[in-house]
Amino acid sequence: MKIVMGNDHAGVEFKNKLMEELRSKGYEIMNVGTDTLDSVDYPDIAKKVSEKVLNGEAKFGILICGTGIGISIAANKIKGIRAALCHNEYTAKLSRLHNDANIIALGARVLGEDLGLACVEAFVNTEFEGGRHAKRVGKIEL
Ligand SMILES: O=C(CO)[C@H](O)[C@H](O)[C@H](O)COP(=O)(O)O
Repeated sequence: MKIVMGNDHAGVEFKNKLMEELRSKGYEIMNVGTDTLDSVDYPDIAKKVSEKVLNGEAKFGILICGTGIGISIAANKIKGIRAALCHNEYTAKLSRLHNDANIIALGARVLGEDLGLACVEAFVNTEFEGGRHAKRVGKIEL
């Protein structure tokens, strides 16, 4: 499965750990985030990841900033993106089941790396349930 990851300066270490774990599990990871601690602006990263999800280069996106808040707000301004800010496996799973989220956003200053990985695995391994949720997701479209 192809996944695109992006992060600002607050998420470099968190991204690296997650990327290493995901690659070791066989996921194909594209990294479009920053790799240094020099300050960058999360909306630019949200845009890069969103473009790769929307053009089909990746099935899902992972966005990481300090809290996950700014980067998820930015991504959700882009048509076709449903970015879910998740803090545990339950919200990660439900964001796929009910909301058909195509990007998971995580806070590197909020979550431990193990919990971050558990969230990502719950996210990418859950299918959208459709049914009543499809009508609701349709009403979200920008
Ligand atoms: O946008 C955010 C908060 O909603 C992210 O957590 C950013 O990573 C954070 O604002 C960056 O803060 P910094 O003081 O510039 O490192």
